[in-house]
Amino acid sequence: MFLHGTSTINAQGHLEIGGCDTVELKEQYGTPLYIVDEALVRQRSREYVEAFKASGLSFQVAYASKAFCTLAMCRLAEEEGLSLDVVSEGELHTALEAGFPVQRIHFHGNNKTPEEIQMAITAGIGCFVVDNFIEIHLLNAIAKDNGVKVNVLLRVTPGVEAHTHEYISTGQTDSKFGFDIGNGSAYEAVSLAASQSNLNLLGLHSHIGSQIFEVEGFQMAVERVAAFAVKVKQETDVTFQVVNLGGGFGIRYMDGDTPLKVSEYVKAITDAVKEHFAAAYTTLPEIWVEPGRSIVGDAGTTLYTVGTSKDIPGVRKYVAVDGGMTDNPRPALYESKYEATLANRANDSVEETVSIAGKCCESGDMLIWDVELPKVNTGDLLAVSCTGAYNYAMASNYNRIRRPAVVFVNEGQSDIVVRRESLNDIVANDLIPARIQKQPSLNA
Ligand SMILES: Cc1ncc(COP(=O)(O)O)c(C=O)c1O
Ligand SMILES: N[C@@H](CCCC[NH3+])C(=O)O
Repeated sequence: MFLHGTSTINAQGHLEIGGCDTVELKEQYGTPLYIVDEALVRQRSREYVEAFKASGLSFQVAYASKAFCTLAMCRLAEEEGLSLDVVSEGELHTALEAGFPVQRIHFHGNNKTPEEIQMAITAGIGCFVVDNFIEIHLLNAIAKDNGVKVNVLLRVTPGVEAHTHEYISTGQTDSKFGFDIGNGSAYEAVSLAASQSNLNLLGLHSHIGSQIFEVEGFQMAVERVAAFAVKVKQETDVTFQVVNLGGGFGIRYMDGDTPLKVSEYVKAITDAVKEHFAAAYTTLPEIWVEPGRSIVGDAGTTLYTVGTSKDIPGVRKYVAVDGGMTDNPRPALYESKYEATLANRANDSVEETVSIAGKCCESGDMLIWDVELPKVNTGDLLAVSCTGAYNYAMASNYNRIRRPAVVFVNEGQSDIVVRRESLNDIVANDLIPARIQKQPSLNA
């Protein structure tokens, strides 16, 4: 198993993360357990900030909180000097509760409700990333009612197809997001937004997809956004102070994944900005990015306890753990692949190939097909790596399974940042209408 960040194997042959023995973490917190390597999250955040500083351009690195949004994570992002991208009242509320500086929060989404817009305006949000024509009118009207002018970026689709799973690819023309540059709707959106009394059109936004390993897609997006910005400037005199190039920077989940260094993605983007804006923009726009997965993805590990197994001779052996698609729906949704190791016997040699099943009543509830492990026994601890992004964030209560706890580990210390849901939490919002209150059974 590839050891990410501070992960090591200690003298007892146990997987250790952030100086904490995972066997002890299981004893203390139970399983399933999301473990976050705090030092690695900080390291990734700093890689972005340092790379942008080296470019000499003005910048904001907005952590895409959709990847993993909790109070502690928002605080950590603030400490590292990041901005924050939120896409719902829930993410905004989390950020505000964490005391995140509201001027550095950017509000995304293709269907922001009037209530969400009002909430963000009341809070004094830094910027809205506007997605469609209805939103331009709605936002302007609500801003006017509030007697304020709000900063906006317009989300444009540059017509770049990122080489990634189609469900997480967003920069192409046929997308639910944004104004298309190619068919003229982005141009129309700029004219409309620039003429609104209560919108301050700061710039453009483009996000081409997620888990991208090459720089070409980003370079092409910059080129197209720049060509569009230059045309707009020449024809309408509207200039853009900010260009946001979204997130999507890939990480290593498996052998064979070939992400670039953060600095390489950032250099490619900032060089492309310098190249393509220079002719028409004497002052280059400020560059914003929105990494999510690449800040938290490889810092996360999920720890499970092995329960039952089923060996089908000549077919395969299923090994079931005490979690599954409820804490990690990505294999079921995107056929995502993960690596795993036995955390309590991390030095033992490989003896069998097994498939890791979850405990949901669903055949598709598989975490890993065909992983090589030492002989797996009931009670072993299985650690699945790279689960920091879009795992806790996308977890569900299917089968009324409780969401696991999240623990931050760093330099031998572990701290719960999200407690495990209780059985009471499971029924906390349930109500029984009076007409079906307990009565003698109809069949009695
Ligand atoms: C608009 C926007 N920004 C940022 C992100 C974060 O992407 P990633 O986690 O791949 O960096 C996404 C998700 O793909 C997104 O839709
Ligand atoms: N949730 C997706 C990424 C989509 C990000 C949002 N645009 C994943 O797990 O890979």
